[in-house]
Amino acid sequence: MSTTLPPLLAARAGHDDAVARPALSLHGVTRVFGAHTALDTVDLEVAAGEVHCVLGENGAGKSTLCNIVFGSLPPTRGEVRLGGEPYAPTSPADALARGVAMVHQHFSLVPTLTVEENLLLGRGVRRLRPDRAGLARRLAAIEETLGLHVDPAATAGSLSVGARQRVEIVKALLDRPRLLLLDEPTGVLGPDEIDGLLDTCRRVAASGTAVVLVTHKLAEVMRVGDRATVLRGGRVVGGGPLARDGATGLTAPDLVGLMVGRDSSTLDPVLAASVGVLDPRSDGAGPGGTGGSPAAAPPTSTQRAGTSASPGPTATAEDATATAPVLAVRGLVVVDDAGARRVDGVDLEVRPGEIVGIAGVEGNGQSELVAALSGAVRPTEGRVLLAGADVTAAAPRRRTALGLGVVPEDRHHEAVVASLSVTTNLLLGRLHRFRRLGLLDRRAMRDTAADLAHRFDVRAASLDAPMSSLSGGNQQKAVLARELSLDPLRCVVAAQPTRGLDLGAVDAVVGHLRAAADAGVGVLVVSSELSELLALCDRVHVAYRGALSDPVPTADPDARDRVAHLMTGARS
Ligand SMILES: Nc1ncnc2c1ncn2[C@@H]1O[C@H](COP(=O)(O)OP(=O)(O)OP(=O)(O)O)[C@@H](O)[C@H]1O
Repeated sequence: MSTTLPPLLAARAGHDDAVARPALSLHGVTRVFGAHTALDTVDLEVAAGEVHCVLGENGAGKSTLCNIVFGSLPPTRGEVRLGGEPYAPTSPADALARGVAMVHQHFSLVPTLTVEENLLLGRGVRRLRPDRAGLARRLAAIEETLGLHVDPAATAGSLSVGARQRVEIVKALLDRPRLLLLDEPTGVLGPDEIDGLLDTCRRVAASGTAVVLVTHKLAEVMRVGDRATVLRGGRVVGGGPLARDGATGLTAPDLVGLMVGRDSSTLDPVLAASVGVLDPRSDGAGPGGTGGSPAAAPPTSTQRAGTSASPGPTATAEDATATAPVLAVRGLVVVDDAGARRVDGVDLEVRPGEIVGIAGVEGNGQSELVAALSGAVRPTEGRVLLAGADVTAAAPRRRTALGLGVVPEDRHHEAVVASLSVTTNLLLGRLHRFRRLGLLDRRAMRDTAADLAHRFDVRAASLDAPMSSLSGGNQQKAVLARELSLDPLRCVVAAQPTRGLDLGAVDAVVGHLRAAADAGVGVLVVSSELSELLALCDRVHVAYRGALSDPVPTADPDARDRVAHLMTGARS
C-alpha cells in the first residue's frame, strides 16, 4: 500500500524527508496462535499526521495488530518499521520509550489511586522521585493544546466511564508519542464525549503524531479518518483514502462491503444506525458523516413490527400492559460512599414481552441502577421486585434462580473470568448442574458450551482455551449467550449489550433480544446508543442525575427529539 500524506504534510514532504517516510510500516506481518493465524502477511503504512482507521469484524485481528506494534506480542513473521527504522519492541515499556503509546479497549487505571497517582505510576519507575510539578505542567499543556481536562485529585474508581477514558488518553499522551494507537476508544463514551474524542484525534494528528484508530463505528471513521485499512480473517482485504471533506475515496457503504462482504443497503436499519451507516443525528436523510448511504431513518418499534427481520414485540407489548410486571422497581435510591445519591428515586416497570430502554449520557446513575438490579450493590431505599418476589436484598444467585439474566457493562470485571476456559465462562452460575457424584461432567459441559457457542456465534479457536484468548467482541457474545440461555429466564437486564461488537454481531444481539421478548421475557436495555434504543425498544426512559424520566413511547414520531431533549436534563 503506498503512502498518501494528508495535503498539508504532502506539501511539506518535499522539504522534510522524515515526513515522507511512514511513521509506521508493517511488511508481511503474521501472528500465529497455535493452529490459528490471527494476522496473515499484513502490509500497512501510517503517515505522521494522519488518522488511520483499522476496521474489521470481531476477531479480524485488529487488537493483535495493535498489540504487536505496542510490544505486547511479537509477530511470528514479518517486519515492523517506525519512522523508517527497524522496530521490534520487546515490551510495552520499550514501545513507550520509543514513542509508541496505546489506549486499550479496557481500562488499565488502578481504581483506588488518584488520577495523579495513576499518571505517575510507571513514570516513577524511571525516576527516583515522582515529578509532580512536571506532571502538572504537562497536564496543563495537554489541556491547552488538545482540550483534554482531567482532575488529578479525583480517585480513578469514582470517575465516570467517560472521564476514566479521558485519563487513559491523557496518560498515553504524556510522553508526546509519535504514534498513538487507540483500540476502540469510543465504545464506552456518550455522544458528546465521542465528539470530544474525535476532535482530540484530529488535534493529536495535527500536532504531527500518527494516529491508528480501531473502531467499529463507521460514522466515526468517516468523520475523523484520513485513510482506512480493512481486515477480514487476519488479512488486509482493502483500504485507502476516505471520502472525507469532499475528497473522493472510500465511503461508509464501501467499508461495510469490505468488512462483511455484504451490500450496506441490505443492512437492518437498527444495525446501520448503530454502526453509523445511517447518521443517528440525521432524520435518515444523510449518511454517516459523508459517503452516501441508504436514506432511511431507523425504524420505530411500530415500523419494526412489519419487517421480516423482526416480528416486532409491539403486539406483545400491548398485551403485556395487562399483565403483571416481571421487573418492578419502586422508589429506588443508591447512595455511594461519598454520600451522593447515584440513583435517586427510580420507578420502573418491565412486563413480559416488553423491551424497555434507558438512554442517557453515561454517568447519570445507569451503572449503579444496573448494579442494584443485579444484586452487586445494596440500595439505600426502595424495592426491587422480580416476578413478584422482593429481591431488594437478595444475593445475585437468588436473582439468577428467579430468572434474571444480567449483561453487565464492565465485561472484564463483572462478567468474565479471563483465566478460566471459554466453556466455564459460558456456564458460570450453573456449573452445579453439571455435578455428578461430586465430580463435574466435563463432557456434558463441553456439549452445552459448544451448543451455546454455535447458537450465539462465539468464535474461539478452542472452547478449552482461556476466555482471555477471545477477541473482545467474542467475549461479549459469550456473556450474552450465557445470560440469555438461563433457565428459567424471565427478565434480562442488558447494559451496553452491543458495545465492541461488529456489524454482524450487533445484528445478532438485536435479534436475540427481540427473540427473548417475543418468547415473553421482559427486557431492559441500558445503552448510550440512542438509535439502537429507539429502534429496539417499546419505550425509553432517560437517566439524568440518577433519576429516570417518564417513558417515551418509541412509536411517537417525535420520540428521538423528545429523548434527546430529556438527555439535556429537561423535565419533559
Ligand atoms: N492470546 C491469544 N491466544 C489465542 N488466540 C488469540 C489470542 N489473542 C487473540 N487470539 C485470536 O486471534 C484472533 C484475532 O483476535 P483480535 O483480538 O486481534 O481480534 P479483533 O479484530 O481485535 O476483534 P474484536 O473486534 O472482537 O476486538 C481471534 O480469533 C482471537 O481469538
